[in-house]
Amino acid sequence: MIEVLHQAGRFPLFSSEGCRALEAAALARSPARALMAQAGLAVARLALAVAPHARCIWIVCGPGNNGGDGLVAARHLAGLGLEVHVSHLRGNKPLPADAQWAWQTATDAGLQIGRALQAPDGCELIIDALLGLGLQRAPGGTFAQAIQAINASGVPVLSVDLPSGLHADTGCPCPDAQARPGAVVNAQHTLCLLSLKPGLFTGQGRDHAGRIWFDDLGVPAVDGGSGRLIARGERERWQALARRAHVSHKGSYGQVLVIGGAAHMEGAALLAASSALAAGAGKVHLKALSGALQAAGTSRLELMRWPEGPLDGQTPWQDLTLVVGCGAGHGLDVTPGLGSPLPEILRQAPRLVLDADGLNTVSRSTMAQELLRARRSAGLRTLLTPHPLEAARLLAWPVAQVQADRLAAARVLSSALDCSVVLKGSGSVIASPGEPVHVNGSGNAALAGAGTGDVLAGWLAGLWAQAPAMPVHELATLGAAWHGEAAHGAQVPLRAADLIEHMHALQASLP
Ligand SMILES: NC(=O)C1=CN([C@@H]2O[C@H](COP(=O)(O)OP(=O)(O)OC[C@H]3O[C@@H](n4cnc5c(N)ncnc54)[C@H](O)[C@@H]3O)[C@@H](O)[C@H]2O)[C@@H](O)CC1
Ligand SMILES: Nc1ncnc2c1ncn2[C@@H]1O[C@H](COP(=O)(O)OP(=O)(O)O)[C@@H](O)[C@H]1O
Ligand SMILES: [K+]
Repeated sequence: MIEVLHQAGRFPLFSSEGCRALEAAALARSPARALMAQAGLAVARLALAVAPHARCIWIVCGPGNNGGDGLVAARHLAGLGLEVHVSHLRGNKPLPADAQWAWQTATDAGLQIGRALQAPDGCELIIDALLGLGLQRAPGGTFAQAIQAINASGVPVLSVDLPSGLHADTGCPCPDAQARPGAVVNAQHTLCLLSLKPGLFTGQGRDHAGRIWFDDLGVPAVDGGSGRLIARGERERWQALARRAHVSHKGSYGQVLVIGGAAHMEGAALLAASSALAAGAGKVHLKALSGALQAAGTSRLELMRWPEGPLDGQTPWQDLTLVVGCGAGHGLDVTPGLGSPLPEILRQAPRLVLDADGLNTVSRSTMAQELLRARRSAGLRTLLTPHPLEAARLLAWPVAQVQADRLAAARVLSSALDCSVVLKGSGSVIASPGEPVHVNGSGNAALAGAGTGDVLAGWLAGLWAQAPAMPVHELATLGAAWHGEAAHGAQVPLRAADLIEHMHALQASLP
């Protein structure tokens, strides 16, 4: 059993369908009931580890195999002499065979199984085994009552496989975007069984799941087809890649050009440029869209001002990694200063990070969308870094639809525009044509402040300038992981300029 986000590595994620296929294959290879017996034992062990002093435990079981896992755990915990109260919510349908076995062995062992919808007096731990992978609709009736009672109890909760009510594929509280969100358990711990589910790591998953543990029940990991969770260890790959030779010089580490910073939004472009510099780019240029920024001094004396006036045919595109769009307007009100050079940029720039108002401009221009789509086949590479609203504009979807299935939204956007995408937010989703989707496990709500996205865009370009051949999907994964990691243990709120310093502090030092 591991606490998955604390491990180094990339872990396969499985859709519900993939989980079912893995489960069926594992069941065909194991003796009857073996998986559920192991799952229930793992739940009991984790319960003892996270609540070692608890004497009274309420185990809330549902009508499927998730409930079966809870019943097996109940039998083990009661066998240790703990006061175990079991509520079993089942309809008129017969229990699945494994859960029926768990029910029978629990009652044979003398467990009393009731239907109470309240935590017993003196309860010190709740085990939530109500609903797992089999969630079909938003919980109502007694299920909703039980979830509300669990959440209102103030008692620590360990959820089995998933917090009940959370959808495994999406991290949403209901199976589809149209349905009204249902109740979801708020757990302190979740023990995910057999295979990792993407919904634990993106959308609302992290808020409901608490600390996420994983037990593969002895079934070897295979690629789940649904993507990969990015846990720890990405930065270490970079440090091997980006070794600096003694004889190197500023020309060895590439050049970044940031285009942005319209009137009143100058800070965004400065943050992106400062971030590219901290990431290690050899030279960072700033093409300001506002006269005020052009004229003003900056706290970063290393930045180089690009000349005033339009970009021309002399621009050395091949030498540059571009960040376009940070602070180039207000929402859809983008400065014309960005619209005019954009077609030339889309036709020429070999490495382009398109952020914020660069994305808003594209969402309003079919010509820009066509130019964007043509880039990959022309050997030009592009990384889009939308937050959910920017993604919604590009997709012409409501933002709720983007958030209802973030993996799908990132995949659709990446394939529609034929480029790499980082869909930002809790559990950023990284999608690229022909690549498995990555879900970034690092980061937290300390990043929920203005300008942290500009820092990410600049950092990505700063890394890319130093490693121009790096595949965009890998670059995006590395940048998102690094950005999130810098927020771990940071004071809240984390100001964007300070975030750059935290990210810089994670760079390797040279002897
Ligand atoms: N079969 C096995 O050996 C294993 C099963 N496992 C466990 O089995 C779980 C999956 O089991 P199931 O497929 O039985 O699914 P669940 O136990 O998650 O739930 C399915 C049952 O809940 C009902 N249901 C669905 N949504 C509902 C709602 N909103 N309100 C009320 N009832 C609702 C369904 O009609 C069905 O009866 C996993 O999450 C995991 O906990 C794992 O431990 C791996 C091993
Ligand atoms: N709750 C959160 N958990 C993890 N990451 C977050 C959270 N909130 C914000 N972030 C990250 O912070 C950044 C915010 O970007 P964005 O919304 O574009 O901000 P801005 O436009 O102000 O720079 C993104 O990288 C996003 O993934
Ligand atoms: K559950």
